[in-house]
Amino acid sequence: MKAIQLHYPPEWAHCYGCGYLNPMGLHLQTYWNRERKESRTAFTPSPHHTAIPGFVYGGLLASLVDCHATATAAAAKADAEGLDLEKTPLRFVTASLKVDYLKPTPLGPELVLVGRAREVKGRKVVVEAEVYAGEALTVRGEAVLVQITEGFGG
Ligand SMILES: CCCCCCCCCC(=O)SCCNC(=O)CCNC(=O)[C@H](O)C(C)(C)COP(=O)(O)OP(=O)(O)OC[C@H]1O[C@@H](n2cnc3c(N)ncnc32)[C@H](O)[C@@H]1OP(=O)(O)O
Repeated sequence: MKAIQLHYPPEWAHCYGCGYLNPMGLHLQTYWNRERKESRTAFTPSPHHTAIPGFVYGGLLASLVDCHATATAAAAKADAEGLDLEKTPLRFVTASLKVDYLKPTPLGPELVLVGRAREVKGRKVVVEAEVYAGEALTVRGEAVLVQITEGFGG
């Protein structure tokens, strides 16, 4: 299965969190499960992602939620409308991002993010995401993603 971010054409692939063309980026790769209507990604923070020794920096966790939500929005919208992202890449940007840090996230283990679309309406998708360190749910996020059809920031 191909990661959702790998469907982005090159001009959209420079994002710090998930762009495959950003050499300094996190290169997050999100996968969509059509049966479960759920997205997943995994990321293992490095020692320089420290907040307090032994624990992951919250800004990194927000970045993971952000880019996982963006890709989840594209997949959920494509799924809802029967589109093939290979032929019709969809471009979503973050309008709003809320992150709840439920407990400290240990630095070391691989983190798994799970995403679901709570609402797909017009150009807007609302995504809920959870971050797990092993069995522990440490972060819950919610993002509003808006599809842009032309240039960004114009
Ligand atoms: C680029 C593709 C490759 C992947 C890149 C991954 C990116 C990773 C995530 C990012 O870091 S993106 C960078 C950070 N985000 C930005 O800089 C976005 C800056 N904001 C904008 O450009 C505009 O505000 C935006 C495109 C998000 C919305 O402006 P529009 O004029 O297109 O939206 P509009 O006002 O028509 O609203 C569309 C819907 O979104 C809703 N909406 C807009 N802004 C909202 C907001 N802030 N909070 C909640 N909902 C919001 C709005 O209510 C409405 O919902 P309804 O249809 O239900 O009425």
